[in-house]
Formats: sequence, structure tokens, C-alpha cells
Amino acid sequence: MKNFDTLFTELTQKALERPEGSGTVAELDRGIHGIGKKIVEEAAEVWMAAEFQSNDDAAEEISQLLYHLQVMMIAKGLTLEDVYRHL
Ligand SMILES: N=c1c2ncn([C@@H]3O[C@H](COP(=O)(O)OP(=O)(O)OP(=O)(O)O)[C@@H](O)[C@H]3O)c2ncn1[C@@H]1O[C@H](COP(=O)(O)O)[C@@H](O)[C@H]1O
Repeated sequence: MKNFDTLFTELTQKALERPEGSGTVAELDRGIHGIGKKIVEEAAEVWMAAEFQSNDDAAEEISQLLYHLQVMMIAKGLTLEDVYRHL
């Protein structure tokens, strides 16, 4: 099963190789502003799912928020360690 670290490795690779049809590449091309808007949108969906939907729905929305946070990290050139040292 994929986890946070393996997804980050996969997305880093996508950013380098830029394969056709990659949603990650398209999102990176939207830039910091576009990625930021997506993070805010997904965060709201997490809140709504947690408050009004099932735990499984909430988990899915959380996974999407984590994905978009990783895309932002890659857009900014941040590594996992850059973030982990603040935990
Ligand atoms: N985990 C994810 C992931 N989570 C969320 N998303 C994206 O985030 C969007 C969030 O979905 P919403 O429900 O908000 O749908 P939506 O509003 O219709 O989405 P948009 O129209 O705004 O794109 C999805 O459409 C996906 O584009 C993801 N896109 C990709 N991944 C994984 O990232 C890896 C690389 O993907 P590609 O770059 O597409 O190859 C693969 O392992 C994927 O499974």
C-alpha cells in the first residue's frame, strides 16, 4: 500500500520526468497560486466530510489534501526532512 513517503517519491519522479497525462505535472504547471487554491478547497472538503459524512469519506478527503500538500512541497523544492524537522 502507498504511504506518505512512497507517494512523495512517486510525485518527485513525475515532476522530473513530466510524463504525459500526469495530473501532478498539470497541477505543478498551475503554479503556487493554483496549488494553494486546491489545498484550501481540499481542506474545506476534509472539514465537511468529517462533520457530515462517513469516516471513509473523511479519510478519502484527507488523502487528497495530503496529496496536494505534497504537490506544494515539490513546487517549493521542499523535502520531507524540511517538513519533518518542524514536527
Ligand atoms: N493521490 C493522488 C491524488 N489525490 C487527489 N488527486 C487529485 O486531486 C483531485 C481532487 O479531487 P476532487 O474530488 O476535488 O475532484 P475535482 O474537484 O473533480 O478535481 P479537479 O477537477 O479540481 O481536478 C483529483 O481530481 C486528482 O486530480 C490526486 N491525484 C493523484 N494522486 C496520486 O498521485 C500519483 C501520480 O498521479 P499522476 O500525476 O496523475 O500520474 C498517483 O499515484 C495517483 O494515485
